[in-house]
Amino acid sequence: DRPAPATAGLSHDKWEIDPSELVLMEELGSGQFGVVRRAKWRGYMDTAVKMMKEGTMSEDDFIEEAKVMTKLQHANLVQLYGVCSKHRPIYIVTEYMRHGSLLNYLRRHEANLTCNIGLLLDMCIQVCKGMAYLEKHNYIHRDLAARNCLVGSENIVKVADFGLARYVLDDQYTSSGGTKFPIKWAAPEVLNYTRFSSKSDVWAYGVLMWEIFSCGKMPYGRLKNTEVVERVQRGIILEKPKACVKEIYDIMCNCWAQSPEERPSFRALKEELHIVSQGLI
Ligand SMILES: CCC(=O)Nc1cccc(Nc2nc(Nc3ccc(OCCOC)cc3)ncc2F)c1
Repeated sequence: DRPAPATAGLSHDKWEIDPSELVLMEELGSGQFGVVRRAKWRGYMDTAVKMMKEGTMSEDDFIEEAKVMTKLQHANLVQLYGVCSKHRPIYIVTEYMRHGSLLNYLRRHEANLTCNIGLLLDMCIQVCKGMAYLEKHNYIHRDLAARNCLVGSENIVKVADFGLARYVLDDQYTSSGGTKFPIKWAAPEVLNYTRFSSKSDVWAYGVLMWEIFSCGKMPYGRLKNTEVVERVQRGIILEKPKACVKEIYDIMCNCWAQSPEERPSFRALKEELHIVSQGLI
């Protein structure tokens, strides 16, 4: 089939996409970073274009990193096709996922998901495969959560926005004291020393598993960030979701070991989840 934009782009820098080849369509969402719209590339390829509001990201550093990110290719990663960096705002052009964020998908389909433990586990396994690929390439996500995963056709789930957190300028997002910092997905060493690693991604993955088996509930309910930090530091962990069997909850709990070394790698998690999924049949 036809090549993805990045490889087929006419410009010499293959991560640079010519904006004249994009036809912008409906808005998919917006946030502090700007607006995301669906776009057709060269009239046939569905893409998602994130139009970065000026001042929200350190753009030159990101454009440099985009060269690396376009090389990260896996069935469970939302593919970065390239960037349009010759104008402002810059565009980040990625693969389009037709069902939107995993968080909204879980909330919208709660009814027929709670009874389908096999499908929930399959979503966990797909995210784990994408994360095992990043781990193998020594690439840390830094903001893994259901809101940053996307759903395509046939319940395909992919990890999005890996590594992007490094380029956010709003320090309410980046510093663990900030009001927008994702405290509820942060490992103790991230809360205390902002020490990110693939093992802090594993902690966040445990919370993501909890989100999946809770069909999109907010972890720790309406507890304030300070109360969550206090609990996490005292080793109090999230309770078992109703729709979750003990074997699966045990795997989540392994992801919440206080010391990063005690947490399993994504590679090990993939094996454990596969064994549990075999046992379910
Ligand atoms: C962190 C905030 C952030 O990025 N937010 C954010 C918002 C919107 C879209 C994206 N990104 C992508 N979206 C899609 N598909 C998509 C499809 C439907 C949809 O339905 C919205 C209305 O539902 C009734 C939303 C998204 N494919 C690739 C993306 F990359 C990221």
